[in-house]
Amino acid sequence: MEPLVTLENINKGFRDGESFHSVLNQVNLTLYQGQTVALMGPSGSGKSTLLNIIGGFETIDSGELFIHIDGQKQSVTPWKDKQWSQYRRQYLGVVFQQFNLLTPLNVRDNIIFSLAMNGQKWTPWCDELCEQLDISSLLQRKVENLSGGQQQRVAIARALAHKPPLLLADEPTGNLDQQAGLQVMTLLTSLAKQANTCVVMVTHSQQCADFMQTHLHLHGGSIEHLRNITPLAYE
Ligand SMILES: Nc1ncnc2c1ncn2[C@@H]1O[C@H](COP(=O)(O)OP(=O)(O)OP(=O)(O)O)[C@@H](O)[C@H]1O
Repeated sequence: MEPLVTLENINKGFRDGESFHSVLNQVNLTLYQGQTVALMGPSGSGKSTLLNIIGGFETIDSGELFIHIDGQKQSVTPWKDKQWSQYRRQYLGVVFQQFNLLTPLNVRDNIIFSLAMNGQKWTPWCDELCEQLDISSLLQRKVENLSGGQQQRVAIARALAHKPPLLLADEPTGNLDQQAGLQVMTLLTSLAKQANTCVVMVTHSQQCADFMQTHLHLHGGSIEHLRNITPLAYE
């Protein structure tokens, strides 16, 4: 399995007035192509912070973050805005609890907009995505008129339309009822597998976590591997 992202001895904290609040303490982690990871832990343990660091949305205090590009392990330390935006465009899909869709646009244009950001056009994979997510009949509908479950399925289509190697999902089922949440998880994991996308998902739900091969628990600034089935062993 090819590595995608490596975190080595990452430390991160936040200043709060005079005091400093440490969140991540010497965190080491490698993410692999096609791996599915549930990131769990108590509220405030740093799950979103870790996700944001992997996405380059948050800086680190010390340690080193590496991205593996074409088999080369590259440190992001010298990266400027240009490299970061290139990485985000080509490498990343994101799905958040708040769907962050462009509400005045219709479903199709939301997906096209995201593809255009990545310099890509609509492909047969996009038709396949919409078909499997059961949103093909909604393509001309404005997203603001859709239900929560429908909007989350559009958000997944948008995030996977360019087949990113890495999908970051922060409580993607947090706004959905249990049935819609489980449906979204089933689709998300099935589609990620078809695209060989690594998924890192923050969740408080054990039921959602059970869809993922690897379970990580953040506690006291450290990561504990609760379940670690390698992608190959999972097949
Ligand atoms: N920009 C920021 N400035 C100051 N403190 C921050 C900032 N971002 C996060 N924190 C703090 O860092 C800690 C970890 O926050 P984070 O959002 O990563 O936790 P979490 O595990 O995702 O929590 P939850 O499960 O409640 O969403 C919290 O104490 C939070 O208050």
